[in-house]
This record gives sequence, structure tokens and C-alpha cells, in this order.
Amino acid sequence: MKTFDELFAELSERAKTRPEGSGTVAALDAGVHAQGKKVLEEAGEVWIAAEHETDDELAEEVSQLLYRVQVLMIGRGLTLEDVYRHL
Ligand SMILES: N=c1c2ncn([C@@H]3O[C@H](COP(=O)(O)OP(=O)(O)OP(=O)(O)O)[C@@H](O)[C@H]3O)c2ncn1[C@@H]1O[C@H](COP(=O)(O)O)[C@@H](O)[C@H]1O
Repeated sequence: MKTFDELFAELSERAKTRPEGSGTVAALDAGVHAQGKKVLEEAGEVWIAAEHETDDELAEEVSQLLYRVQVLMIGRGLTLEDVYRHL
């Protein structure tokens, strides 16, 4: 189990060290357009899960949306602080 901040640190490290076989590295290399499409896709899955699926399935979809948002943030060079100052 990990927190939002811990996942962000892990993904930032992946971006820096670019380990072989990392899906995150591939998602970053795909560019901001592809990253944005993934955010939209996962957001739609969250919506559907919220209306029709179990709590556990919804939680899994939310986790994937959070992951895709973090990939987009890292792709654009945003930090957590850039976002948190708006909360
Ligand atoms: N939390 C996640 C995570 N959530 C979602 N995903 C990716 O999103 C996919 C699920 O999304 P989709 O519903 O679009 O499934 P899909 O269409 O089969 O996926 P694609 O073929 O489009 O990749 C998963 O198969 C993963 O590729 C994640 N990939 C990685 N992480 C975590 O990120 C960290 C770094 O991972 P790597 O970069 O792979 O080392 C690790 O801690 C992982 O647990």
C-alpha cells in the first residue's frame, strides 16, 4: 500500500532513472496527448464504476485515475506543490 505522495515520488524516480520495462516510462514517452487521453479514459471508467460497480471496483478505477493524473503531471513537469497550493 502507498500514498499519493509516495506514488508520485516513485513515478518521478522512474522518469529519472528510466528502468527497462517500466510502463510509466513508456507512458511518459508517449507524450502529453496520449497521457491526457488516458486520464479521460480512466475518468470515464471511474464514472461508470461509481454508477454500476462495487466499492472495490470503484476504488481500483480511482487508483488508476490517480496514477494517470500523476503521469500527466510528471509529463508536464508539475510538482505536487504546484497542485497543492491550489487546494
Ligand atoms: N499504480 C499504477 C498503475 N495504475 C494503472 N496502471 C497502468 O494502467 C493500466 C490499466 O489501465 P487500463 O484500464 O487502460 O488497462 P489497459 O488498457 O490494459 O492498459 P494499457 O494497455 O493501455 O497500458 C495497467 O495495466 C497499468 O499499465 C499503473 N501502472 C503502474 N502503477 C504503479 O506505478 C509504479 C511504477 O510502475 P512501472 O512504471 O510499471 O514500473 C508501480 O508502483 C505500479 O504499481
